[in-house]
Amino acid sequence: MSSSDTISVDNLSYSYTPNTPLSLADINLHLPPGSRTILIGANGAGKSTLLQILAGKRLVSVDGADIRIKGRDVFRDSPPGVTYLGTEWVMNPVVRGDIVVSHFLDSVGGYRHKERRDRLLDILDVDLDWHMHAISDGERRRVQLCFGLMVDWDVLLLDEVTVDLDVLVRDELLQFLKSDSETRGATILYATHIFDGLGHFPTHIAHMRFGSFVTPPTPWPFTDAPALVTSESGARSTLYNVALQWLREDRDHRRSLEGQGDMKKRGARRGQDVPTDSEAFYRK
Ligand SMILES: Nc1ncnc2c1ncn2[C@@H]1O[C@H](COP(=O)(O)OP(=O)(O)OP(=O)(O)O)[C@@H](O)[C@H]1O
Repeated sequence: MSSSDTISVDNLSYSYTPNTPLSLADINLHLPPGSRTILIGANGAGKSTLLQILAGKRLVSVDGADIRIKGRDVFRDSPPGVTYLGTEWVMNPVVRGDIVVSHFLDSVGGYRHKERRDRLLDILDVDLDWHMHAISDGERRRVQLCFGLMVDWDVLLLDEVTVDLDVLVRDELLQFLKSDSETRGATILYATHIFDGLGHFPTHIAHMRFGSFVTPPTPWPFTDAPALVTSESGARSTLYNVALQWLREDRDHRRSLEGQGDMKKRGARRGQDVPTDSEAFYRK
């Protein structure tokens, strides 16, 4: 670990309830300032859990775990400048009420960040006259992003909040986030299942499986892993191809465990019967 890491996690293991399998198992993560890391992993790999813990939303009481952002303990000394945006926000009844977008943004201090707010309104194509109860899920998501991003952040934790944006808005938003991170040295950790058009965004990519890193954050594009630099067709790998390959390996690994009668991972999840965030999102 380097003291200059913006995000620093050591020895983090976590389960939602006592005596249930670990949702995160011995996570160690060190991300430098200005890095933009994409978290890749199958449903249930632990991406949301990790992001929520970093955002201070889930208290970790495990001895020996050290979870810091900008050198500050995320639970005991919560660091300023951390923005977390997750999928659950749009489900909140408050943001589905009959409130006009301009009032909503002002009520959370939008007038103090007018320049960034107006830039985001333009990128996200948000109409200040919309009523929050009478807009689509994608439009509500655009309001959420404007609300969350208009305050300057040093660390941005994004949990699949671009899933329901149209391609144009998503593309412009990613360009904005990339240039914002380059200009201000801000750090982004982003869990997503959509890799199209994302290849130029990350500085690092990482692969999670069963609550652990199979590939820790690694500089992207790859330069020293021939198996991943070229795809089967001989073409240079895209982020999409790498994600496909990793997810195939995850599925093969899981099936092989099942074949050996080791149902620990899947069986335990079924026993808990708790949907992951994306399962809940798509069931909505
Ligand atoms: N509230 C909860 N209570 C108990 N277990 C949970 C809860 N939320 C998630 N889990 C379990 O923790 C594990 C990791 O889930 P998590 O939501 O972090 O995965 P994920 O990688 O974000 O998945 P997805 O891509 O589907 O969003 C899964 O086995 C899941 O069933």
